[in-house]
Amino acid sequence: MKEAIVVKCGGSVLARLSDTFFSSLQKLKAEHDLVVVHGGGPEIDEMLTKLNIPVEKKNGLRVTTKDVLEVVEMILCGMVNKNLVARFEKNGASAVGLSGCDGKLLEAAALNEELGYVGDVKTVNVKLLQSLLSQELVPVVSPVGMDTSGQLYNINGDTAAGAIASSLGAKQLLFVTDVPGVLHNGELIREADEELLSSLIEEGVITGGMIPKVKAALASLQGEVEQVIIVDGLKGFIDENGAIIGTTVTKGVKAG
Ligand SMILES: Nc1ncnc2c1ncn2[C@@H]1O[C@H](COP(=O)(O)OP(=O)(O)O)[C@@H](O)[C@H]1O
Ligand SMILES: CC(=O)N[C@@H](CCC(=O)OP(=O)(O)O)C(=O)O
Repeated sequence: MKEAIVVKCGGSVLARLSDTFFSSLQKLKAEHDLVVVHGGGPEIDEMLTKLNIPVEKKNGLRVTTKDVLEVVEMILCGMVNKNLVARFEKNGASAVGLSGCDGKLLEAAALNEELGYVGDVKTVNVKLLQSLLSQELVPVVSPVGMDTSGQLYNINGDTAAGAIASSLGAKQLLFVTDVPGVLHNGELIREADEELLSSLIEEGVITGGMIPKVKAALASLQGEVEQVIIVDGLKGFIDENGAIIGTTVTKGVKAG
């Protein structure tokens, strides 16, 4: 087996992923086993609004009632997952779309009562992923998990990607979003560390959806993951020398 890389594609960019982005992924796939996890927050918001169901979030996490959970399931496991599988096929990679409920891929438990059916990942079925990877297939995972009683949970995509990367023993985790990485005064920060990122959150430079992403990045570096890179899905993210362009956080490496 090749070394695994987990790639999380954010909902902010899913509908706008460029062909050059997929070319960059194909370059990675030549040398690594790719596991893709997707979000779909904006797509869920849109459907909830159409259905007149209130959109409520606490610290970046969606308050998930029974009605909201049904919409999350429909959008993440259905539309978003299948559209992404189709984009992979169109770009020359065979992909298998599955949710965390399939084959106990993501065994989940409630995170806290306040958020309703929001889950945290307890275990990852690594063998299932490995069996797909051994057939040169790209697993495309929607972050909906299940507990042992069959109750479904809505899991934040960044959290699910971090848990999968840690369980698989992936050295690298990529967060694909709609900006080139962490920006400060419009400039891309190429190398960052925990101290820098924490102070940028405190100063209000890092806000909104970038906060859970940065936190998930730092949390995954506590485990086996050695490098997290935040990259742009609107463009290619590999330069002419084969280096990944974005904001890189490397375990044990001080920025600057
Ligand atoms: N300092 C920052 N640098 C870059 N993006 C930031 C920063 N602070 C906040 N953001 C916002 O974070 C967004 C990405 O988070 P989010 O929309 O949740 O992404 P995704 O859906 O891809 O997971 C960017 O579009 C940007 O508006
Ligand atoms: C618990 C929770 O908040 N789950 C997220 C799952 C989708 C997601 O993570 O989407 P992005 O990657 O596009 O943000 C949600 O319901 O929006």
